[in-house]
Amino acid sequence: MTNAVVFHDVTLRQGARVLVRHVSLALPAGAFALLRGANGTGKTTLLRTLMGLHPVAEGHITILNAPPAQARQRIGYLPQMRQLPAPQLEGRALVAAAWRGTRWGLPVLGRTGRAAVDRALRLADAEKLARQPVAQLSGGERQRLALAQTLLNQPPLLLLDEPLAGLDTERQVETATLLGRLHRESDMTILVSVHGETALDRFATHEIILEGASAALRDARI
Ligand SMILES: Nc1ncnc2c1ncn2[C@@H]1O[C@H](COP(=O)(O)OP(=O)(O)OP(=O)(O)O)[C@@H](O)[C@H]1O
Repeated sequence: MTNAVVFHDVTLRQGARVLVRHVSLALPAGAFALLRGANGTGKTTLLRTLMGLHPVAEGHITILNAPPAQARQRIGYLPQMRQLPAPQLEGRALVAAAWRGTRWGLPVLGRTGRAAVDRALRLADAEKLARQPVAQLSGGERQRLALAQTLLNQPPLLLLDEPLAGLDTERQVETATLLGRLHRESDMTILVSVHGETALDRFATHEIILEGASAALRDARI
């Protein structure tokens, strides 16, 4: 696979508003891309579209060589509103709850599942949070657990919706460094929505700029 995400003459609408008009672009597999745009330009809607949660009005999208709804199982998606459910759970149980698409209740994990949870907690730098009740964690700590959840099933593609929002500067740098390391040490394609300059900028290989119903992909290292 050479491209992780391909737009073929795509138009996206939200109600009567056109967010993106006749856009074609191809994001190479293995990229660390920033999705940039001011408030309300359609970053969240675009990420939801990639997950198959919002319809394409015209054209089509190929993601991991499949239509979005078929690729969804292979995508790690971190939505913007992250009020973690079940605050009484400990961090580890919360992460485990995402094991292989578990929908209801807590899965009983075998050795493979337990190793996967350990790995995800380690990658997200959340090992110290494993035994703490989620209700007692800060916003930044909860976010690390949410990131561990998205990493649990080793997805080839990560979609992160404004993961730096609401964090203080130090935590923003920590999160950006963590994501930069994840990208360097894996084959994952990572697409992260941001607005303005961020601590993520220095790790980006590509940028998708959303502006006035157009979306342009550019190489961020040039
Ligand atoms: N469910 C909805 N119904 C109608 N309009 C919506 C809905 N969700 C979003 N919109 C509108 O669609 C546009 C794009 O919203 P979206 O949340 O995708 O933008 P965004 O770039 O992620 O914004 P932000 O940076 O503020 O999170 C906005 O004008 C918004 O008001």
